[in-house]
Amino acid sequence: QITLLHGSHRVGKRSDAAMEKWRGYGLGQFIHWGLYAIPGGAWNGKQYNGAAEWIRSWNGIPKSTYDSLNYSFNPTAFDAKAWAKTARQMGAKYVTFTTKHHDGFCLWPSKYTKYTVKNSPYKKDIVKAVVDAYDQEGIDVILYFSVMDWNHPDWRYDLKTKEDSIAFERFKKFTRNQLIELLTNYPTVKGLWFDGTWDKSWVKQAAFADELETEMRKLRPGLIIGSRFRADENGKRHFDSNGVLMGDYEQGWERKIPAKIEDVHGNDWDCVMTVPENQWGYNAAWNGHIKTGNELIEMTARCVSMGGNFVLNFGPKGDGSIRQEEIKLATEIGDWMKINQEAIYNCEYAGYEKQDWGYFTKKSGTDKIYMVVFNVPVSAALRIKTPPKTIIKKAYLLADTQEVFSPEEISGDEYFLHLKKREQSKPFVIVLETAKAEKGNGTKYEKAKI
Ligand SMILES: COc1ccc([C@H]2[C@H](O)[C@H](O)[C@H](C)N2C)cc1
Repeated sequence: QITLLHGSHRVGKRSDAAMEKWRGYGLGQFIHWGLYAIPGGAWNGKQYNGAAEWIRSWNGIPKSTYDSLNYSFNPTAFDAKAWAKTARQMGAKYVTFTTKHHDGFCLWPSKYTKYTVKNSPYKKDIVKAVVDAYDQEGIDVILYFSVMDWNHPDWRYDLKTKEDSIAFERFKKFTRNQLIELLTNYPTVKGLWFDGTWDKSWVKQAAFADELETEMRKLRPGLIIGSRFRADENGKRHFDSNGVLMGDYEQGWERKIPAKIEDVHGNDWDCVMTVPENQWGYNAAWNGHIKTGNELIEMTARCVSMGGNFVLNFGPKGDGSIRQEEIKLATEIGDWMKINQEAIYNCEYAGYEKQDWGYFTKKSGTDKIYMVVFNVPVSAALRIKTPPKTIIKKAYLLADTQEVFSPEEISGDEYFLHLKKREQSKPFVIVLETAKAEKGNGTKYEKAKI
């Protein structure tokens, strides 16, 4: 343990109500929208394969021409209420929305720069429209904010000269002003999702970022900020120099999911995921593998089974409409969630040994276990290895509670659930109502030995 002034200020999970609610979301929506949605991954008729929201940074793209896209931003099909309905239909409990991505274009009328939606044909406050629409649907809002800002003259990648430092001091004030502005304009938002914080210039600002995080938390008690906002005074990010998680949850799972429970180190975490391999902003040409509804349902169950949230990204088009492929996925996931949401919302790591057929989740604060089944074995027997002293009182299909199972005990704390032969086209959930055994270890097997 080394002494740190600007490391993590908390060990272990937050236990307040705001974080408990966040922990129980299970499924969220990410929305990447901005000027990059206008070119949609193409420029002068040439389609590029990189992440479309990074097009300004690619070779051959005239930066000043890109920067002038604010004068053509007029999303006539933008309808925040329709977006929120799609999210509700999918079963998302929260949305993370890009207020400003790396290109610096602000989707709210910030007082601190001209590079905002106010100076576009559209004019209106998009962040407000999204916050209000999602609030009305009962879906919590988290604001995505990129510290790195390619448009701002005082942004620096590193601080090499005195001039750099003078400019960056102005940039730090600008960043603080925008963050206080967002938290003031949109007081109902539950958190901030930071990005663009890996460059040396920002990593060197441990004290400033620490103070700013403290100021934001004071302004908005309960505010949720992940591990990506700030580095400690040794430049350590996500985990400080003592290996303690920075911020309220681990934000490192970008387009990847932990392989096993040990990899989450007992922390809260979210996984943010794209539908194609790597497109956050709208790209007209989706190439490579496009994830299916079943794949995304499995990722959701996998994240929840290890105590995390799964956040699926949508990249609306330049006109503000959501592409058909994403609507279709939201509908498919939503149809499944309507039947099985009990196994996802307010659930956590069950402490059961992972089995090949799928994932265990546990309803927080109860002994109710869910088996989210994806791969029925040829034996049609689902193996269950319970923690010691566990009694399985009842086992039944969530979608049809009349379909009851009697677990066959095969050894101490180990059972088979025998499924009737059935065709499985969608994952399904089996509920285990369990209890702690008073004496012994609660299995018939144990009694047999006595
Ligand atoms: C350098 O590699 C990066 C940097 C930033 C990203 C950004 C994406 O544009 C998107 O906003 C994602 C959430 N974020 C990590 C992705 C890859």
